[in-house]
Amino acid sequence: MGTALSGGRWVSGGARGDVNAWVTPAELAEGGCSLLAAIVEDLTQQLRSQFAAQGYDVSGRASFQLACYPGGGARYVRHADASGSSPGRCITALLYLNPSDWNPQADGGQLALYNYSSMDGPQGLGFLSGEPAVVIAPLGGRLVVFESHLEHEVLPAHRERYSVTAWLYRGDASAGGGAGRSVGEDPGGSGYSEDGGADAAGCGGAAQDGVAWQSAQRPSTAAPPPPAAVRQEGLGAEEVWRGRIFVSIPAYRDAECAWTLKDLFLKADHPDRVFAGVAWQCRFALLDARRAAGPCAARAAAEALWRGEEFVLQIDAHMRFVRGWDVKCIQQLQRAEVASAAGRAVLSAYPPGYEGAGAAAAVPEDAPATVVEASGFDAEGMLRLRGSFSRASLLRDAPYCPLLRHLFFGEEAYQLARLWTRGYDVFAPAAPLAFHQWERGARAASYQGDGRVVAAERAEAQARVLRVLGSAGPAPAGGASAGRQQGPSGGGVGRSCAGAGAGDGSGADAACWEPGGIWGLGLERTLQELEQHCGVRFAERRIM
Ligand SMILES: O=C(O)CCC(=O)C(=O)O
Ligand SMILES: [Fe+2]
Repeated sequence: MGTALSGGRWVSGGARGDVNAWVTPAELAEGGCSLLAAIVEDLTQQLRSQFAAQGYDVSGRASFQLACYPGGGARYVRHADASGSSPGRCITALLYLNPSDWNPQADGGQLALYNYSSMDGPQGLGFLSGEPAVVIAPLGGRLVVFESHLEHEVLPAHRERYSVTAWLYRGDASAGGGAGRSVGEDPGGSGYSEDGGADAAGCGGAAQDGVAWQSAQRPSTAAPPPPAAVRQEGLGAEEVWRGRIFVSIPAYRDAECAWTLKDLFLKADHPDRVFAGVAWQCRFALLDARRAAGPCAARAAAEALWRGEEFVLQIDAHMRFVRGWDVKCIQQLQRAEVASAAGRAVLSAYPPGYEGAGAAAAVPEDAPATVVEASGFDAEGMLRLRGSFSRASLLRDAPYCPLLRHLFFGEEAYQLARLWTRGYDVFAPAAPLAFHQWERGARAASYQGDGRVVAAERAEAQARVLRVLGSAGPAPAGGASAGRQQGPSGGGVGRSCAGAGAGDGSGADAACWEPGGIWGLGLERTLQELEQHCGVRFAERRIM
């Protein structure tokens, strides 16, 4: 790393206790850190494309910095990266390069992120003086991304703490470097200019376009959306940064749906931050009930109504909620993320039931929290295990599969396996967050469609799920019958499959169901590890 840094310069100071150096990916590679160089380049490109798609102008240059806090209480006082002297910075992305055994309690060095500006002078009181903040431990491999105008600080680090930072600039910020290069800003003026970036990221190639588009999509900067990927550890209810929650609701001719929606907003502490997407076989997707294809297809249709909210709650159309469910969900998820190996967590449970319906629905007073466990396989080999709460990244990593037509039972185990193998840990909420109407009585029980078609499509969906879970022999007609072990070489297959809606299992779609494909298992952990974890043998259809 020393060589890589040789082109940079080192600074150190009281307000900022790190030593750091500006680098370019090329310099990193030259200095022997080619893997890091590749990661940084790839990350920059992906961030550019994702932020551009959300209407941000990130068409300017990018700059990169390596930093080491030497320990001994080194810190960086509260500041914003896009300040008077570097106003062109739009997005800050921090990748921590620390060992995996970083212990926040002993090693400190957390990033404290504020979603409001200090009222107490330039540095404010800071987190250690009791100001509420989102606090993020610098665990190795953790990526933190936020809008550069947000104030933040590095709490005292008691151990060497490494990071690489990428800043993405607005298109109008790079020209001539005239936008005020500051103390600590790139030396030499050129920084790292990613000339190909506009193309690769689909920004339209011209900063001008980017700016125009931005103002069309995001009319105001008065209330910027909260940071994209933050985690908080162990703070009180009043100190939690509260994000927006997208609630995905598939409903099939369900009279309870309106009541579910009413209760959802009534019981939220911050109903203004709750956005419901209802696929009703509103931001509404109105589906023809005669063409309804079961809950997976309806959940996929509801997910398509997502508009960038940070969190996603997936529920049924017949549910009630505890008061303050929104804040409680976020808090519990944040705790789960701290406990999760990869920092990726999903809350999921079979919620306790409520009695009655409509205005007369009665929610239990002291319902215990429920834990999901594998209970057994049914006659069709489907593992019976339900709603979830997670970061919106789940919609990208493991969206509901619209091709699994008429699949009712078995989607939970399939979904669990997809999440697990993509590094997500599933946690039961510590206290009930919602209640479910288990009594089917008044609900539409059967489809209006042709029973034989429904049965055939369900059988095909079940066969697909069983195959992904390794508990079925032959593939469904047209599916891939060989090469299951092959897997695609990268994650790209999933992305290219996402738009493939044919659902006929034709050759072109086969890779989607393979490991690494969008509908297949992920590549980060194995199904065998999940089996061990849950005490299930899918191949033998047995609970251990
Ligand atoms: O390393 C961190 O967590 C934050 C560093 C920082 O704020 C900066 O370099 O501007
Ligand atoms: Fe910073």
